[in-house]
Amino acid sequence: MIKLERVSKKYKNGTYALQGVSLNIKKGDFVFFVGPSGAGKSTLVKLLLKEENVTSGKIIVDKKDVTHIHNRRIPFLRRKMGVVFQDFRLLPNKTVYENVAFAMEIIEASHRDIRSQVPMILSIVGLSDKQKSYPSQLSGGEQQRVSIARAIVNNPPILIADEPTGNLDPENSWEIMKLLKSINRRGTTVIMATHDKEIVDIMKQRVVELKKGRILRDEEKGGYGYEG
Ligand SMILES: Nc1ncnc2c1ncn2[C@@H]1O[C@H](COP(=O)(O)OP(=O)(O)OP(=O)(O)O)[C@@H](O)[C@H]1O
Repeated sequence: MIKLERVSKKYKNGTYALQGVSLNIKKGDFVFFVGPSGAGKSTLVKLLLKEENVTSGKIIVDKKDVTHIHNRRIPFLRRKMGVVFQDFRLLPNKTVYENVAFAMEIIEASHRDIRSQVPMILSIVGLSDKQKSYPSQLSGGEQQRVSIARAIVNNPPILIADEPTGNLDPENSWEIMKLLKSINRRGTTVIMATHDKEIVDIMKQRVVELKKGRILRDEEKGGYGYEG
């Protein structure tokens, strides 16, 4: 599903955020990216989303080489990837329903599809009774569930979550993890960058540990593996 071949990323100021990273993520995998601050996790996520370009190496998504695709092709690549961030990034002036519907409007889905799909997804994330609420009226855990609903409403094969539990208490974090795992069980490939040791240790999924821009470890059913 996603293949990285000797990917390096050097930022304009000379920082090497990634060096020679090779990785193969198969359809249906659940992968944690872990590592200390500055290890390169967010950079890896940005390269996958084409928010940044590689300095060298190759990125293949869904059998297509996307390393040097043209800017106008990027929206099509992003349709394959739902994204969830630590800070939710919901539109404050739109209701829960409208936030999720907006993701479908962008890809020009029909009104009919929107009217059937949005309530269905909101029921999957357990927010059927909050459709008319605004983000400011929701708890952090609920806001994150809206952002997950938005990320999966167009059925992307890949879901990328960058520190999705970073702003949540343990109880809400576990609700989010249950949701991500259930989405993964339905066949979606899930990639999650995290600092949450307890979650990684308990979930026992594949763990890719980065340090100073290199892969230190890639372990099936791994644990967090380092302190800090
Ligand atoms: N836009 C940028 N310009 C220059 N250097 C950057 C930029 N973004 C990140 N870096 C540097 O690249 C390295 C990797 O950063 P990155 O944000 O990918 O790490 P991270 O593992 O996600 O860290 P954290 O856990 O703190 O989010 C760091 O040394 C960082 O300072």
